[in-house]
Order: sequence, then C-alpha cells, then structure tokens
Amino acid sequence: MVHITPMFRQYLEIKEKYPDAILFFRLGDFYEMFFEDAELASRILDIALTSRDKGTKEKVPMCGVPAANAAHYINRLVSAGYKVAICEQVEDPKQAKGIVKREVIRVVTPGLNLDEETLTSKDNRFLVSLFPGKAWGMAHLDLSTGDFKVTEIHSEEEMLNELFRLEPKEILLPETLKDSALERKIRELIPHIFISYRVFINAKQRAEELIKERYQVADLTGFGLSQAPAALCAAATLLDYVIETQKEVSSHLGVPKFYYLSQFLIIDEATKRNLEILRNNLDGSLKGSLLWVLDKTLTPMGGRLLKEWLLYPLRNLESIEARLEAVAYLVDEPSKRKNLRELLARIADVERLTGRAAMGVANPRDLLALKDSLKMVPQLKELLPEKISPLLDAIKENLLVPGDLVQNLEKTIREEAPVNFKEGGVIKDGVHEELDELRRLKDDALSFLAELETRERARTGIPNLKVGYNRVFGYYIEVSKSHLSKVPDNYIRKQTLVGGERFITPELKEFEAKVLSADERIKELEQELFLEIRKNVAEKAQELKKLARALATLDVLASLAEVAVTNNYIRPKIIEEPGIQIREGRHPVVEKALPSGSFVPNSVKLDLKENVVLVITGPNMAGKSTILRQTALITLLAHVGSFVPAEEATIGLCDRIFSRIGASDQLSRGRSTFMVEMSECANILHQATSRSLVILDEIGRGTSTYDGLAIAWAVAEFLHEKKIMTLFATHYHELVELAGEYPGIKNFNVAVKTFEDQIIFLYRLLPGPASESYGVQVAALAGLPKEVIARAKDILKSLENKTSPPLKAKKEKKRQKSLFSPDDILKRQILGIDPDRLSPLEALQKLYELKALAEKH
Ligand SMILES: Nc1ncnc2c1ncn2[C@@H]1O[C@H](COP(=O)(O)OP(=O)(O)OP(=O)(O)O)[C@@H](O)[C@H]1O
Repeated sequence: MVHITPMFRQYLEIKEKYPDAILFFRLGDFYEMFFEDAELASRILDIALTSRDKGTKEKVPMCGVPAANAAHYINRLVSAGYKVAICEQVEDPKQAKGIVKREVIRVVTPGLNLDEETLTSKDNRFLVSLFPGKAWGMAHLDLSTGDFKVTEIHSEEEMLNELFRLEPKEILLPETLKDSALERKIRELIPHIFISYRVFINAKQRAEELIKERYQVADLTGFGLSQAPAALCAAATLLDYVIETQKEVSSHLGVPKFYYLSQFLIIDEATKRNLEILRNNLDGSLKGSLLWVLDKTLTPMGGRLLKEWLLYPLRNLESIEARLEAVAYLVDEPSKRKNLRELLARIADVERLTGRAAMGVANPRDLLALKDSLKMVPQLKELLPEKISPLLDAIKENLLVPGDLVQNLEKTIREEAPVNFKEGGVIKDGVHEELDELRRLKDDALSFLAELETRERARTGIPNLKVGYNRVFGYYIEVSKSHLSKVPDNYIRKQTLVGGERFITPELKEFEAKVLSADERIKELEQELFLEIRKNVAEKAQELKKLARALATLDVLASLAEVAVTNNYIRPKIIEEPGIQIREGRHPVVEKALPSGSFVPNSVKLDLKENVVLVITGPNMAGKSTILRQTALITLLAHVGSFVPAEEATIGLCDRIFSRIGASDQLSRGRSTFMVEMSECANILHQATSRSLVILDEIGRGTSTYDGLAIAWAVAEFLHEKKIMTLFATHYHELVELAGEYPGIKNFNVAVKTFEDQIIFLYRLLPGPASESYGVQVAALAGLPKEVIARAKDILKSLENKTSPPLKAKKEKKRQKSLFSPDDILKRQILGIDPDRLSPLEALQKLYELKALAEKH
C-alpha cells in the first residue's frame, strides 16, 4: 500500500464526497487546493501553482489563497461556472488529538452564492429546480432573499417561457435529462446557465415529509401544494439541495409559495426580447430598455421588485387599481414623495442583509447598515397617509421594526467596528461585565506600570529604574550597572545588557499573565457576543423580510410616481372588457432618446368589433414599429399598475401580449430567420385569445414575395376571425384590400410627405392605406449610390405601369449590335450548319430559325 500522510488521507476522503466541486481545504491561515482542483483554480485565479509532498516521492500540485480574503476568490471561481466546497477545521487545533477534524461547511454554487456584491445588486439570483411529471413542476429560490416559489406548467413551451422570465443562474435537472434535447434547448435559451444533475425526490410522500419537517407543519394544504405533485417534488428536491450544500436551511427561507401562471399577464420569450423590457437588443445592456426609463428606485430590493412587477404584470383589476391608487397619491403629493424618497435613499438592502444574518455570513458592518436602515422606518411610517390607499395602508402596517432590535444593535455594536468580527473591537463597552473588566485591565496596564515604576524607584532608591516590555521576555524592570548593588532580593535576573540588567518580579509576572490572557479572552468574548447578536437578528428574519417587502413596495410605488411626474404620464383606466383605446400615446423609450417635445404622439383603438386587426402600411423608417411597440408597452405598463405615456388610455384586461418583430438574433440557434418567424407566428395563432394583444411586424418577409404575401394574408384573416386584437405592420401593400372584405379589419398608414423628391417623415398614424411605399427615397436617405437610385426609379416606374422592366441585359445587347452586323450573324449561323448530318425535319426547323433571325435583325 502506498503510504500517504494522514492529512492527505483526510483530504482524499473529503474530496471523494464532493467530486464535482473545487475543494477549499483549510490549512491554518490558508485554503489549499490540490491535484486537478489546484491546476484548474491556479489557471482561473491566476495564482502560483506549487507542489507538496504527500508522503510518497511524487509531488502533488497545489495552490492556496489566504482565508481572510477567500470570498473574493470563491466568487471568481463561482462566476466562472464552478462549485466550491469549503472545508474548515472544525475543532481547535490546540485541542486536537492527532489530525485536526475537518468538514465541508458549505458548498457555494452559481445559484447559491451569497457574495457581498449581491448586496448592491438589483438582480435576483435564482436557482430553479425542474421536475418533469404529468405537468412540469418548477420551483425557484433566491437564497439571498429567501424567496421561494413553485408552480406547475402544462406545456414545454410555457415552461421554457417561464424559465426565460426567471433567467436562473443554476438549474437542477433529473439525471435522466442529461444530454437530452430539452437540456440543449435550456442551454440555448440561457447560455450561461449552470446545470446540476440530481436524483429527484419523485415520491410524493417523501417530498411531503421533507417539506413538512423543514417547516414544522402537519399539513401542506395551506401551501397550495397538496394538489400539485410535480411542484411538490421540484420544491422538495430544491430544498434537499439547499440542505446538502448549505448544511442547514436558515430562518429567512420562506415557505414555498404556489403561484399560477394565469395570475399574470404572460410575456413570452420573444416578447420579453422584442419589447426590450429589461435590456436592449443591441448590446444587452440596460440603456434603451423599458426598465432604464422606469427604474428610479432607491434601494436594491426596490429595484428587484420593480423587475418582478414588469415581468409579472397583474391580471386582476382590483390589484392593479390598488397599485394605481397608491401611485396616484404619490403623484399628487410631491413634497411627501420627495421626503419619502429622501428617507428611502438612506436605506440599504434590508432583505439581503437579513438573509446574510440568517445564513450566518453577516459581518459587523452589515448589522450596522441594517440598524441604520431600520432607524429610518418610523419616520417613513409617519409620512404615509391613512385610509387613502389600501396598498399604502398595508405597507404602513408592515413597516414594523421587530422588538428592540435597533436599540440592541445600537447598544452593542461599535460604529467603527471592522468588517471582520474576528479582529475584535466590535462590541461596545457596557454590554458585558467581564469584557468591560478585561478592557479596563488592559487600559489600566499603562497606569499600573507607571505607578509600579515610581513605587519601585522610591523603594529601591534607584532613580533611573525603568519598567519596559519586549516580545521575547515580556515585562521587565531595568537597572543600570551603577545601581545594581541596590537591587532588592525579590528581583529575579532575566537578561544581562551592556549597560545593566533586566529583572522580573512575581508581581510583574502576574500582571503580565493577566494582560496577555485578557487580550485573548477579549477576542473570544467579542466573538461569542457578536455571534449571539447575529443570531438574534436571524431569529427575526421572517419579520424583517416582511418589513423589507413593505419598504421595497413603497420604493417601487414612489419610483413609478416619480417617473410619471417627470415624464408626464397619466393614470390609465383599467376595465374588464377587452379593448384598448389610447389617445396620443408615446413610446416611453424612444421619446427619451429624442429631443424633448419632438416625439409625435399617436392614437390607437382596438376592440372586438370594428377594430380587431389594424393593417398599418407606410414606408420604412416612418414609425410603424414604434407605434406597435408603444401600444404593447402602454398595455403592459397599465397591467403593472404604472401610469402610462399618453393623454388618455383605457385598457381592457389582457391575458397575454404577443409579438413578432423583425429578425431576431436567433440565427445562432441554427434556425433561419424565416423559420423563427414562422414558429413565433405559429405560437401566437395557437395561443392567442380575444383577451390577447398581438403585434406583428412584417411577417412573411423571409420567403418569396408570393409565399410571404399569401401567409401574411391568411394570418390576418385568421386573427380577424378569432377576434384577436392585432396591430399588423406590413410592406405588402396588397393587404390593404383586406379592409374592404372584413368588417373588423381597418387600414392605417404612417404619414410622410415628399418635397422635391425628398421624403419627410411625419410619424402620424392616419386612417386609410399608404399611397406609395417610398422605399427608393428611404434607400436614397440611407446613402445608396446615385446611379443605383436612378436605376431603381426606372425599374419602379415600369413595374408600376405593369410593363416589364427595361432590363439592363437588353441594353448591352443593343450595344453589341454595332460589333456584329446582321449579315455577320446570319452568315455565322449558316456556316455552322452541317447539311449531311441533318434529318429532313431538322433541316426544315433550321430554316424557320434562320428566317426568324433575319426578321429580328
Ligand atoms: N412618433 C414618432 N415621433 C418622432 N420620431 C419617431 C416616431 N416614431 C418613430 N420615430 C423615429 O423614427 C425611427 C424609425 O421608426 P420605426 O423603427 O418605428 O420605423 P418603421 O416604420 O418600423 O421602419 P421599418 O419598416 O424600417 O422597420 C425611430 O427610431 C425614431 O427615431
């Protein structure tokens, strides 16, 4: 058997349990990595790779990072898509018999990472668990906030949409789905997702037991899970994973809340992209997105909630009205709003600070930030009205700081406490008697020494007797050579110097022991006390989470109000009946990109009778897409409970917004533009109802004109027949004829003017079809060469006259005529004939050809 050191044996035993994680193995002040882990980590972290003797001749690759700033390195590895298992020394090395006991105390994964950067982030970090049963069970958790939700979804399409809505960092899939088509789809949808394969808890009973045990409940009826076995299994598997990696489920983890997709306005993958809700389609950044205009929240938790509201607009009239009512109040009370927002700006991420306390990773500064935030709460509460808006009332009710948390934190933690509580200097005086005494002892040390010096000088009559300290010998009394004869009996010689001697006394030794042990004890006590304080906060996690939610909601409402006032939005009227009526609506993002006041507003009316499908024609660049998108965005904002950019808007409750716009960036997924277009279109036709809003921008463009036109025509007819409210922008002028055939199809055009052959865009939506397409003028604007434009105009003219275009090839031929005279051509033809090889019939045929040729020239 190969001999290896006991430490390596321990390492290998632990590593065996975490084969898919990089093992951070604690050795003193460092975390060390070995073997492949070391090679991988040294490459990613750009740190030196060394080697270590493991007891045999061969060396083991190794690298390490200081434990004090390990968080930074762990983060980098996790962001690079790896799991990190943190293995600690779990007993005091001084007390250990043999090798120190070590255990993995936590596994950090991309979906379960609580790094400090998340504290300022407005992004959620979701871990999703997906269980394929009769329905898809889907659970998602943000560990940093403790939000835990589950649902069941009945089609793969919807399931993928929901996944894209959440954009999780990590997903748990059953091992049976490894290398499956579904796995590929998920990777295409969310390219950086980290997939963890698990053995799913697929027995309903076991899943139930796990959840019941965790939440200490006897019955799951209240959770909405009892009738949803797939959701139950997904939730239980997720919980199991959390327990396995975090070693415990902390107090801030909420009960899994069941939600139905039908509670919300559905925004599918294509629409989330097309409407650029959270990011733009150009470079994927925030700028130019709806969120960019809308997010004036002042806390990270408010920012996250706003995103949630945008991605999950409501479908319930009462709840939407409740939000609108609150926003309206905050719009009408500018000074209140200002004061509220001033206070909110001073509030930190209470939600995540609570999570960190509950998970046992909060540092003293985190608790101070929490305390300072909580201190603002009573003032905020004071500012809120009563009985004006039910939502503001509910917020007010929940603005409750648990017990005497603030006072306790204020009393115990020093304002200047360091980040690392192990350094000491965290706990205030007056908190713990022994601690105070020890500190006094330390403080007194200086005066004690001075006093001792005076006392000893007087006693011995040695005027230059000195009390001092050095690290090797500790405290000493120094006497110069000339006075050595006066040294009393109880002085014990310790060290001889050139000019004198150093002594200790029993009294000094006793003092020294006290001071040194005081230091150690102070640290120990401070740590104990800090952990106790943190635990107290953790115990209040559920109350603090409620408070955090109230603060976040207030932040979002105040932000919506602020945006409404700044950008001149109005309160939409929400009604049950389907229909959309917008007077002088604007595109919230495009109007921001243009000089103030230059955006041209437009009115749109859709209903289930005469205005079911609006066919919108007009040249490129005229503003068709803008009208389509602004209608969708206004409808979306209304369902969020936000004011909208318009003069007036009446919006009937919608179930979904569908969109099919332009060529998307899915070519990378190996599907042609036409294929993407058609499958998006198919999805719409299958799922849209008379409560849906559909915006279609130029369908059928990716194929031949006749195919495209035929498809577009049939789609428009279908939408009309099914009474699906649609804005249909098209370049196929032929579609304007639909309006004559069907009562619910109407023509609109985006107006332009021409002036001296130049095109002027008016951006006005007018009834009736566009008269011309102006494509050539737009091409000229875009800078196509003059000769190409001139030629295109020629061709266009003949096409419009239904004559065949003057082909360039013919002109060439004409020019060629001057090179060869007609006689030459006939002569060449005749000379090319071989009479001996022609049948009588072929000879006759040739004769006809020659005659025709002679006639032509
Ligand atoms: N209502 C408006 N007021 C002012 N400017 C507008 C308006 N609508 C559009 N624009 C400007 O015109 C540009 C083109 O608009 P849009 O993309 O909607 O045109 P389009 O008709 O859909 O063009 P295409 O058919 O080429 O896609 C916008 O980027 C914006 O700068």
